[in-house]
Amino acid sequence: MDGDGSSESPIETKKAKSKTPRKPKETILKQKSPAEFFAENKNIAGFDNPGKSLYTTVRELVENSLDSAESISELPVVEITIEEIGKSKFNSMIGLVDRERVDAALYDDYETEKAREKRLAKEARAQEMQAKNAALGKKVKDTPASKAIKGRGEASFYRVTCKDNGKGMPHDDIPNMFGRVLSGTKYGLKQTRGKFGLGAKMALIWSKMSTGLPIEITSSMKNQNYVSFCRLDIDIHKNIPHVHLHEKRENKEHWRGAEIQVVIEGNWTTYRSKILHYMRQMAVITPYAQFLFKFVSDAPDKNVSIRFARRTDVMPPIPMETKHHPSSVDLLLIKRLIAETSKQNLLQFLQHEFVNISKSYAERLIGEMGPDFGSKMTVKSLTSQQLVRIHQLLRQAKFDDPSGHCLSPAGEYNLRLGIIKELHPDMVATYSGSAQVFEGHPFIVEAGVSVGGKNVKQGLNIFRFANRIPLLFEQGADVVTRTAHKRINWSSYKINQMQDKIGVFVSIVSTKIPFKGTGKEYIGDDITEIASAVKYAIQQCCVQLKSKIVKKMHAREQQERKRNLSRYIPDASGAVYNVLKEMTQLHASKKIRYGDDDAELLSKVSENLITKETLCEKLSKHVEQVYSLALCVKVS
Ligand SMILES: Nc1ncnc2c1ncn2[C@@H]1O[C@H](COP(=O)(O)OP(=O)(O)OP(=O)(O)O)[C@@H](O)[C@H]1O
Repeated sequence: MDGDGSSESPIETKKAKSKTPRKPKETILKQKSPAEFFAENKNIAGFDNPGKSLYTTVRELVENSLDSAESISELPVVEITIEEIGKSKFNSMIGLVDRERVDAALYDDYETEKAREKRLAKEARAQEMQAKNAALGKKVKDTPASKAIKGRGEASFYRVTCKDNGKGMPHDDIPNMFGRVLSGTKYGLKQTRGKFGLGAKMALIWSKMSTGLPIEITSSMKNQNYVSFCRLDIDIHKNIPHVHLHEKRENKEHWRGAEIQVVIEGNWTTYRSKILHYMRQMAVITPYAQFLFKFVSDAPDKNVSIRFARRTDVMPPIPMETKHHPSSVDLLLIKRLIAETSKQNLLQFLQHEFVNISKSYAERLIGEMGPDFGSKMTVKSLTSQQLVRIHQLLRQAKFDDPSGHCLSPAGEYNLRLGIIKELHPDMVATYSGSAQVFEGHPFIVEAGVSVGGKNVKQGLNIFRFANRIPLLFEQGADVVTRTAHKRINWSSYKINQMQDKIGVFVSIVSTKIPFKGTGKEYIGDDITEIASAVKYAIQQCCVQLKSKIVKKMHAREQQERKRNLSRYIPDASGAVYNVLKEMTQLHASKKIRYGDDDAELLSKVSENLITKETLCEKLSKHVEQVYSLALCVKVS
């Protein structure tokens, strides 16, 4: 115990020490380049881990190729190859000499002799249990992969190459297109797969982070007698391209297109099925393209080569660039449009820089803005307050909806073809909605619902597409998944949600896809216009399917009935035979009358000139009648 309470306990000493004010660190203002930001937050662009990075790299390159070919109305031909690079090969590529492990205990996957024995004993027990269960006919679960070999393990490297027949790139633009984050040619108000000017650069940033190797671009444009070759990486801090080699080479074969090659760390084993799903779904939504997908490994049994053949030459129309809808603009955008416009006065500006504002409507809007505004006022001289007033009015005023002419949906024909080609369903129905609008952005929803098919699981199989990109991740919160699971009463369309193999395909196209997150993986459920359009499109498919299903059920019932009746015929005909005999007697006694043809048959029956068997054979063509007759006989 403390005597006078004045002595310092060790704890107090510590506390007192910790209370001594530390010299505050000087606050230093720093800036980050966009490349640095995305390198540090690569998960938001879909580069979460090596496996997902391999998937996203493939996706970004394929989508760039499709955008490029479609922009010149060329039927796309895209070849994508993933080549596995073993550790030794990778080391020799970067000039590193292979080294054997010397201090084994230094490694993350090191296991002591005791731990190894324990693990093996546990595995043996699990195997024994499995064998017992199998012998008893019980369901056998796979034994989980051994946990002993944890650790990060060896990295796997892959060379990803994507070649297309698109429009190629201007020689001088290549370094900036691939070496400057947030630069691209798809920023206009237009339906494109790419939007952010990020995808290809992220693949390069990931290659720089994981292998240190540069990206290689080969490209040639129409009528160019040379091929551009560029090898570059990116200066992350400055967000500028670092060019290793940029030259023009001979183009003897008059080739046109682009080939991008990048070496990255990846994980084929865990993302194989995702990548193949992506390719398959891309083939569904793009049946006018031809894809050749290859995975090449040192172990030939792991090799994959799949050709997704072109099934139609009908390509959706090229999406058109459009102007902004007045209800969709914000203050910043108005300022940007004013800075960029070539129009002098407010009237011309409103009339020409937006869709759905005619001259007379622009005049009415200006009148409504107040006495400070006039048609002839110079648009570039508007004050900040005046801009706010314009913005307020544009948000509140009524405008016609934007038309969907600028959009390029896959088309019902293509969607149906894609579904049939890839899934081979028993039944399919498709629907293409008309253009609608959310927050001033036009959008079109198309849907397909299939029942049955190859490689389709029981229950709901959801296939989502946005601007003709398959969406494979973060399915749960997506508007399509939620609608299909919660807002469609499948049984009312005679579809069994649990047992039938149902394919639900929904494709949404828009000048602005309201993705949640930058990963472009799912569309939120919160935009009512989109949610109800999705529900309506699926319902329309279901209505079509219901009538097909009812017809099919009816035909099946009929067939079943006939099959049962045919079994009944021999008995029934015996009864009929007796009736017929009775009828002849009734006829003879003039109690009933029948026609001459019948008379002939009946007289044969009564004279025993026709046997029961022959009658039975004749009657099998009229099973329905025999059945009803036989029923009458039984009843009477
Ligand atoms: N295969 C290709 N053929 C022609 N141009 C290409 C090709 N790949 C990339 N480009 C050009 O490089 C630019 C940058 O591509 P990047 O993938 O970085 O961004 P993006 O496609 O514009 O947008 P996002 O990040 O949303 O995919 C593209 O806008 C395009 O102009």
